[in-house]
Amino acid sequence: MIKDLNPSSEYKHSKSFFQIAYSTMQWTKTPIPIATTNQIISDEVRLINQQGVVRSKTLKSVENYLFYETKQGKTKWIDIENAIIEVFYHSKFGSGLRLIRCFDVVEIFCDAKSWLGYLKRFTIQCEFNATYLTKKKIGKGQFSDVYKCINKYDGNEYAVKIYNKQSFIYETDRAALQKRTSVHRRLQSEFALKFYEIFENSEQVIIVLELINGGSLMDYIARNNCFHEDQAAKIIFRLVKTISYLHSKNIIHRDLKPENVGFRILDNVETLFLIKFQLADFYDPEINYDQVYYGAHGFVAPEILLHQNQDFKVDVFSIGVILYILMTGKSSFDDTRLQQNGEGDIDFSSINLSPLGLDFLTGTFQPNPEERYTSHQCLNHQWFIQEQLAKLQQAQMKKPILFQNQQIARRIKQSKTLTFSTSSPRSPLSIQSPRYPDLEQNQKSPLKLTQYNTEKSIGPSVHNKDITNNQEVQTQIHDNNQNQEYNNLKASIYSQARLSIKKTQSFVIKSNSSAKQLNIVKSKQKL
Ligand SMILES: Nc1ncnc2c1ncn2[C@@H]1O[C@H](COP(=O)(O)OP(=O)(O)OP(=O)(O)O)[C@@H](O)[C@H]1O
Repeated sequence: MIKDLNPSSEYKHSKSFFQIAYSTMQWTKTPIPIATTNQIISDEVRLINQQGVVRSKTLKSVENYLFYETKQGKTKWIDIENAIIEVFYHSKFGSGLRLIRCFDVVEIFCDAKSWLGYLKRFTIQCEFNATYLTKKKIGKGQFSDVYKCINKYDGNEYAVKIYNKQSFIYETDRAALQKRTSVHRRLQSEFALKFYEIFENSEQVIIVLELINGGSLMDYIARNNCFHEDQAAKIIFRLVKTISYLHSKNIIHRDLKPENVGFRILDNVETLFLIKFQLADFYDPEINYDQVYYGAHGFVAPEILLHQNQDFKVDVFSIGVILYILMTGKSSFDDTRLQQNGEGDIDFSSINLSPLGLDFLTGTFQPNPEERYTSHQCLNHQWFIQEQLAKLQQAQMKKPILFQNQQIARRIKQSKTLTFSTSSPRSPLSIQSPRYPDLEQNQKSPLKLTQYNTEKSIGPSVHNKDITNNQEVQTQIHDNNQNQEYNNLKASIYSQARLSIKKTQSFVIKSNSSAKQLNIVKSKQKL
């Protein structure tokens, strides 16, 4: 059903479905268009220049940018978003990654498996069948057929959306898919459906996503109909957190409604997350959005219907609509009151909320966006005092274990650059991160920085002898469930190290956005 391509032959001098126009991918010295202080991946690699000369470089990556410093101290970078990517092997230089965009090809000899694991979110691969087995159909979208699939290497289930290129008749539809992909691949958090990778062949575009197992908020509302105020506050608090996360990434959702919100675990409010980003966009204050008409009537903010300028606060209004539904079992602008949506005229008579709850609701429902709460104000609203206290208590309980040593805590806060670890991104920690086939057995790269031996030495199945052999253990956590994963890993390392270490050891637990260091001190008596 799904045809794979041979990228180096079939994609040379052509462009991916995700590229609207032909564009170049050449190393440039102009200022790099992204802050390079956070979330950097860094590794020693070899690059080939246009004359075919191989040079050693410290290659770094932030999101879709690869960059390195020249001998003159200048930064050279390329944008690899939507480039075709393939792993190849060179008899002299070992494993490498080839990036192809139109007429440009960039080859990098590196720890290909690790780099591919990081770059796959931003690039396009061609061999879906090598990694996944497609199972039963689970849905049909406007443009896509949705299947369950299994990753052959980690055995986990994923959802795969298959788009037939032919069904995109209008350029605007293709641009819309490109935009939402661009937004979604940048969201790496517990608050958003996980976006794993994209494949493309001559007929199809294939997007691998997290499988939604817990249904949608719409199903949840339908099952419960009406909610108590404390239940509603829990749901809304989590929703506010998801939207605050989006806004912190400079993204507006613009289509917040119960069917676009899901649960990782059925009915578990703590696992609520955003599952669709059809109308989401990067917010640009320079743009006047008054002609942009988006969203579902009955959920959108009045300024959208009135063709006035809009910003992040359109999402806050939609949170108000969802709260109204939770408390009354009906929309604030149902069929009989749809007209009132434009005026933001709410009927509060059937709402039964405490004064704080009512204050929150009226603050989100302000027709004038200037007077409406921001998502940040929502997050800090007194109505959520219970939820905020609960989080604070959890954090305090964890604190003594997390940071016994204040110096370590300071160092961890300062640490920003992430280097590739000896363990691959498909470490046992990233159980939801699809695995990749190992490179051919005989492809032993002389350039491989390290062996993958520490991958086994972390996680629940850690062996004592592995830990004693390593002064420093590093891994990567692909999603932003960092604290949870960090705690699990830390507990595992602690329990193993207590039995085995001979002297003080340092462990670095890394994620996409932070690195946390954990020192385990072997006391003279016992740990
Ligand atoms: N990640 C997923 N996990 C489980 N089921 C999914 C997932 N994504 C989609 N589905 C199923 O497929 C159906 C259609 O998908 P979706 O609603 O995203 O399509 P759409 O909004 O019309 O978008 P598209 O333009 O991508 O086709 C959904 O109603 C749902 O049943």
